[in-house]
Amino acid sequence: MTTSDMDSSATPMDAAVREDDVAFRVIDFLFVHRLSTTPVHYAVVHAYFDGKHQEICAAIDGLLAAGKPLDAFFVGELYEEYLAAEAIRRFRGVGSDVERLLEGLMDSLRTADQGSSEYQASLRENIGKVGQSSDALHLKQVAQSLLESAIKASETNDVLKKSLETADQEARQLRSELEKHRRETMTDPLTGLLNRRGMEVEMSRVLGEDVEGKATMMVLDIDHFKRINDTYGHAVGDVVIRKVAQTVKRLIPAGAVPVRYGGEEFAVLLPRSSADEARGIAETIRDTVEKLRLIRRHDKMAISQFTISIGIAKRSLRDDMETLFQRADKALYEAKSGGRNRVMLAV
Ligand SMILES: Nc1nc2c(ncn2[C@@H]2O[C@H](COP(=O)(O)OP(=O)(O)OP(=O)(O)O)[C@@H](O)[C@H]2O)c(=O)[nH]1
Repeated sequence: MTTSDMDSSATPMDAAVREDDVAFRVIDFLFVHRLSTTPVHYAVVHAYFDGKHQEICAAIDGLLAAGKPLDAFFVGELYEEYLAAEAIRRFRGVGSDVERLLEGLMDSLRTADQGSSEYQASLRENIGKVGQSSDALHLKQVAQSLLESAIKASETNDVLKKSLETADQEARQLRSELEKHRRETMTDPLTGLLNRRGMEVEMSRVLGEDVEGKATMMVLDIDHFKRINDTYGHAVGDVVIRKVAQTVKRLIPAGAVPVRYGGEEFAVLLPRSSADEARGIAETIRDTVEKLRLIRRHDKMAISQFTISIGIAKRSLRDDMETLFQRADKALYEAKSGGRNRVMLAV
């Protein structure tokens, strides 16, 4: 893959033709590598062909040169690592919006403070004059001056009140935007579960609160998933991943943390489940997945039954997220080597 540089004398028409050409190559590439045409896959492969992201080109070239398959998860990781930077730039934009908001607010406060000092000075001066005078005309002028100062102070207050209301509205909007970005960077777009980054954040948080060591980790993997992809195509593979994710989400207790941390690999942290309860939940998930029946929409072809294997580890207080995960993953490996479609508990 070489970077095709833009010709500075190219016309808009040339650019459009070139863009079409890249689009065709992207679609072709996705097809050859059996990747579904999701926005994330498209964005990464587009970046590969337009050559503007050297790191993406190098990573994909390196993988292909090593003869390894380019799978959806690898592409997703590239997206996270290089293109999600766009989201970070948006974050920075939100940061400067906050600065602008605060600056505006400080200006309004300074103006209000100045107005209030002027009002106090005028009050003091005029009250002094009232004490010194018994002339009705003079007293009327003093009253007039006091009234004007009061009106001015009240107008300044109105401006400040409006600024505060606007700032409050903008702050709410910024907060919800920040929350949206935060959720996006921690969510797997295919299943809506947490991604690997979300796993780090959420599982560490839950384990931090688990001072008595009551948590249990479950690691799940779809059996012979490559066969599903090879037989029915990646789009069906994606549907299978989504169905498993939905089943897991539906059958775990409230407070559990489900994650898609790899292509067809999931983990669930159960904060308060004993090993026996976790085994019961795992068996229900395994059994439900085994009974799922999917029909391919366009040709009504029945997708053959698929299964999952599950490894479980009960947390000991020595375990951090990594060691707990490793023990559950080892139990998963035993479930796989023991014949798949089963649940194994780590000793
Ligand atoms: N459709 C689809 N496939 C994916 C995705 N991510 C990874 N894969 C594929 O998942 C497959 C994983 O296969 P393997 O790791 O060999 O495991 P397996 O076939 O499930 O076999 P066992 O785990 O040993 O039962 C590979 O073919 C990947 O290309 C994805 O997001 N969508």
